[in-house]
Amino acid sequence: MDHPRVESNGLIGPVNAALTPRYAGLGTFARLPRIEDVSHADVAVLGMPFDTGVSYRPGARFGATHVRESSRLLRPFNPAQSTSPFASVQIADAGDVALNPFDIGEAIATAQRTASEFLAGGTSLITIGGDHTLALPLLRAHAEKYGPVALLHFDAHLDTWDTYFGAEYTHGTPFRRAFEEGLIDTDALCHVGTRGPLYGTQDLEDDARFGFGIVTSNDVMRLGVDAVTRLLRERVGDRPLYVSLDIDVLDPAHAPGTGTPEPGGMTSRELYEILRGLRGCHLVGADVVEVAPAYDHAELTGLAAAHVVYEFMSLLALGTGAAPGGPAYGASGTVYGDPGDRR
Ligand SMILES: N=C(N)NCCCC(=O)O
Ligand SMILES: [Zn+2]
Ligand SMILES: [Zn+2]
Repeated sequence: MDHPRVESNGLIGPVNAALTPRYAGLGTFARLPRIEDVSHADVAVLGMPFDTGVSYRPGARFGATHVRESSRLLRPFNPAQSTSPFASVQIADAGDVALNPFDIGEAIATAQRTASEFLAGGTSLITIGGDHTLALPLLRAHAEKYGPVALLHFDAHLDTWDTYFGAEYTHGTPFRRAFEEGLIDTDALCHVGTRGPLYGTQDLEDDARFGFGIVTSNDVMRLGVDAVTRLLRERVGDRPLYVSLDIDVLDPAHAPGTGTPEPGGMTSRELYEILRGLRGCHLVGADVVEVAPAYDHAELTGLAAAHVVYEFMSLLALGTGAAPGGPAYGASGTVYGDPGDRR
């Protein structure tokens, strides 16, 4: 069956929703072309089904497929950023990486090698996990290309713990390993959305020693998203920036489908506005991890994650300078008013 696509400037866009119903056809992310169908992708969405590193509920191995299925309703124009990401740069779905579920070391090596190949070919990555173990090989690949990167880590958890059952490579430990390996710029690190009980005060002492700042979910509530965005922008400056986003950063009311849920999190509205406020930062790559569809309801978590990916796409498209201007939703009350000093 023929599925007509939205095309512009020689770029191949998503299947045209006015001609082929959104619920029909094979489910690439946002119904974008497969990477095999384009000569070059500036940005690729890459699935990494893998959850051998989890410490509690399993199931994130099904996350990438779920987020793709939840992305069918996305539309081409993002009015919050006044950009049409699919018409600005070539974005494609690169499918899933085959990661060995029985050998974490091999899976990490495969994830790193695959990511490095895309980056070497000039394709930026937005990765859909999979559990948070994957942040380590992804940071290795980005540091190989850009040097130690600034890191904004959206998560309920610190993920700078040392070991579980003596295991070094788990979803609770990627950022300690990244620090030890010199993959991250210790002047430009911040957790965002942190909350919930810890094992002890040593967790915070270690984390501070690695150079992380912490913006808790309560800070987001008290300071507000614009102030938080300003803090984050100051912290990362114009350094190459990697964003790692664990969907459990959202309150379980907004994203129940995850393996280690923590009550008291931020809303999806707050999260998207903070991400949009990173416009102008030098984003080089991003991941969305820990979507575990077995615990989801009504696609809440899949939808929340699909929109995170869409905001990452918008940021990467804007980062190229290729994005056309135009009207945008205003920051403070008016519909097409002054976008405010954030933009
Ligand atoms: N969801 C991630 N990435 N990590 C959670 C680890 C929490 C724990 O087992 O104590
Ligand atoms: Zn987490
Ligand atoms: Zn995490």
